[in-house]
Amino acid sequence: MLHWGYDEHNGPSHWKEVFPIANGSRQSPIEIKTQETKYDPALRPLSPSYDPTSAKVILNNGHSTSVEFDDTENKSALRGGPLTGSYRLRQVHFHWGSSDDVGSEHMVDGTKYAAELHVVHWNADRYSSFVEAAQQADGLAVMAVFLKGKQHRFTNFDPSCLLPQSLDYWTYLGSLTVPPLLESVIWIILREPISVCSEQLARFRSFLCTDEGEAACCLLKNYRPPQPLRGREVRRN
Ligand SMILES: Cc1cc(=S)c(O)co1
Ligand SMILES: [Zn+2]
Repeated sequence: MLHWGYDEHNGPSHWKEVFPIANGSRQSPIEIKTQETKYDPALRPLSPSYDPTSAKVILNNGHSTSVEFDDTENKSALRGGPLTGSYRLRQVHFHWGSSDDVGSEHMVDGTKYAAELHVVHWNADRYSSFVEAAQQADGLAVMAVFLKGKQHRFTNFDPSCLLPQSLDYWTYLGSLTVPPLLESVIWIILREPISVCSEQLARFRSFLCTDEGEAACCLLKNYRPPQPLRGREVRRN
């Protein structure tokens, strides 16, 4: 495949041709079967603390739309939850589908949400860069938030924070859901979704996955299907 994407010729079923770890033992996303999750009293509450001045740019990298943050100092980080130490905020991006009934990467009891927000952090206590951390088993922490399609208006939404009311979560060890699919992610999936309307989801689908000058083609979907659990445990707080 030329360059990985989400089309028939270069989508998730082809990624193993260039990234053999696609068939690894801690791949993401997964389907969460809530009845099989195990309560772990040792899990602490999540403690995100983000400084809005660390936001730098918003861009379309052809695979998603993402907001990149200045991670040269510890201004925005995630602590607590299943994590040891603090994980520094690197970027925020979304995964979505070609219609409102699909789009999330993780599934819960057979349900796909309309889209999924990923807040990506790296272990700056132990490693000196995101790229180095991304090669380590405890290098990254990605907080995932489900976006559910909503027909009617939604109220008291505080645009400055994209997190739901409850920070209750599931957690498991996995990987990036895009090539290079590195198995370096501690996944923290908030159990409560946030809401978006159909127009916002349609806006995602209008992003292009082609460069200027190329024939315009929309990034209609950018989610990887669930991968084998391979005996991994999914814990909840
Ligand atoms: C670093 C990174 C993580 C994920 S999950 C993604 O989709 C893209 O980049
Ligand atoms: Zn992602």
